[in-house]
Amino acid sequence: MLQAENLACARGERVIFAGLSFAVEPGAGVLLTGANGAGKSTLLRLLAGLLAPAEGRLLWGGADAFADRAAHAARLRYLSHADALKPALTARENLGFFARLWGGDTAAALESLGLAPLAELPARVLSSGQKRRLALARLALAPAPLWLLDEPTVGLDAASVARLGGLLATHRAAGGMVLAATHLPLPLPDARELRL
Ligand SMILES: Nc1ncnc2c1ncn2[C@@H]1O[C@H](COP(=O)(O)OP(=O)(O)OP(=O)(O)O)[C@@H](O)[C@H]1O
Repeated sequence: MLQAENLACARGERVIFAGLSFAVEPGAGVLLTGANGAGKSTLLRLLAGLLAPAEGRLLWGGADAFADRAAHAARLRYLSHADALKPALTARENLGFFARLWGGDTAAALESLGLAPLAELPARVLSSGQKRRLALARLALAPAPLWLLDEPTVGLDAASVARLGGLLATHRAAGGMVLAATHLPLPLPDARELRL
């Protein structure tokens, strides 16, 4: 169980949000919504341990999630707006880098997002939607309980959204949690909305 207690976050001199408390149970989906600038990406970065809260606590299984930063990093997958691809490496090599970090089957992960035919192309020649699919294919490598996804479906065609929906469903069925910031429809049935 992930629990946020009274979280506040400031960027520069400005408080972006404060007094934010919520809990996410195993298998749950949470949609982070709100206007541009409301703090959705900021909250995901905070949950990923990339920004420190100005106030409040994040608990994992009842204990301070940040007490052991390496353990927290190991339990999550964070996909930001940026696809974080090396342009000169092929799709297979880009994904292989993460497979060496986390484990998992690169070929199966490529296949899960329909990328097998593009596996040997350098990432720089992929279209924006194909790059997004390659970033998302990381989710299909080794399991991690907490998925933090920032606008995961931007640029995706309908078939790729459906493939992502399959990954999300499998992850949640195994007890995984999903928090996703989005302005677009996302195949996350029975998700709770957290409006910032
Ligand atoms: N590095 C930074 N320094 C100062 N302010 C920042 C910084 N990064 C973001 N902000 C501000 O924090 C606020 C929240 O930004 P954030 O990206 O979290 O919004 P968002 O809800 O994800 O927006 P969008 O829907 O446009 O993606 C914005 O007002 C933004 O200008």
